[in-house]
Amino acid sequence: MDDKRLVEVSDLKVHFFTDDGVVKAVDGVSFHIDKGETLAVVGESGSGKSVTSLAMMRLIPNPPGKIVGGSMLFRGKDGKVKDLVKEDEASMRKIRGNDIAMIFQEPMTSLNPVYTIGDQISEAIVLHQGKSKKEALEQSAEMLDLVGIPEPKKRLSNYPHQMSGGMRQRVMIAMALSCNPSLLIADEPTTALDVTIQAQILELMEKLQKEIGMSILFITHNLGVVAEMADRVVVMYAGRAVEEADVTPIFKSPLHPYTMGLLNSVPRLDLAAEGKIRLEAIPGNVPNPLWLPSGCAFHPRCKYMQEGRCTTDVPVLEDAGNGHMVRCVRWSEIQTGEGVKV
Ligand SMILES: Nc1ncnc2c1ncn2[C@@H]1O[C@H](COP(=O)(O)OP(=O)(O)OP(=O)(O)O)[C@@H](O)[C@H]1O
Repeated sequence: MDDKRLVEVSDLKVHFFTDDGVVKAVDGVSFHIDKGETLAVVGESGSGKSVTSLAMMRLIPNPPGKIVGGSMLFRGKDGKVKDLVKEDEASMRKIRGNDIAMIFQEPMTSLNPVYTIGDQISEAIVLHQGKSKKEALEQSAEMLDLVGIPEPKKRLSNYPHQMSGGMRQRVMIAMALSCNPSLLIADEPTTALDVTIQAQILELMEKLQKEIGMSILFITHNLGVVAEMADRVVVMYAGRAVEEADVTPIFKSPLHPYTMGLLNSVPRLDLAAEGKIRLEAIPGNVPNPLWLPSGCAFHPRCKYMQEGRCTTDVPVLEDAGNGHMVRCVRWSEIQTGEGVKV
């Protein structure tokens, strides 16, 4: 693996074996994350974003879920590259918290209501860094200060319910960062917060990323957040990556009709001001994962769909130039407008 690379996921497959059949939640996803970089994974609900991030932490509930294929290379703090698919549970426990940390949408699901904030942050520090309780509490106060919580020493004795949603999310970030991870996985970390607090938390994450130099895997369905945070973007649909590129080409020259649809369904204030607003929801719904359409899974919702091609050929992810990857048999025709009737 390239020296600048922290993560290289290849052909990852995570399936759930349910009573109704096999749900191929992640079905051949590949991506990489360089050191210090933010990769955003976007897509509608059910596209497989969260399952991808849980797989990276090896937290897929088994049964019914299982990683059935692929590799997830990860460079540890010791410089050694490991395949997380093959690591045993004891080694994964060390990696979680030491190398990879995760924050979720709802901090209350990760914070324990019956322990103080100080107890919870310091416990992670004692466990992973082997420090004494006293040292760990001091470090916890420093972490709370770092994430912008006023009077951090006093706050150590608070319980989670004594804090606002935004404060709790800051505590989650403090806890996640207390062990100086090289990768932070953030799964919709600001969705439950109001817009002002959301902006503050994103700003905080960017600031901390610069200071600590970590990489971020950002899972979201919010394209505004992607534009703000990401260096590169993977767009997922029905368990597969359908487009991957740097953030600017994703917004300026998207190649996949699904990405175009996502972008068209976001309100843009600049266009609204010019009276050019044109909001178009993508028709239809994400397909039932047990009954994925033949060919390209997006074809029933796609305005460029062509019978006999899109309905039968499963497109491969191909390089459209400069590493801009797209999974659509018609992408170049759509670009040039050749033979395209809408
Ligand atoms: N424990 C499970 N058992 C069966 N199917 C599951 C399980 N967990 C997830 N899935 C399925 O995997 C697919 C992908 O789910 P995932 O949560 O990754 O989507 P997502 O893109 O993160 O959506 P959201 O934004 O709603 O979290 C869905 O079809 C979901 O039903």
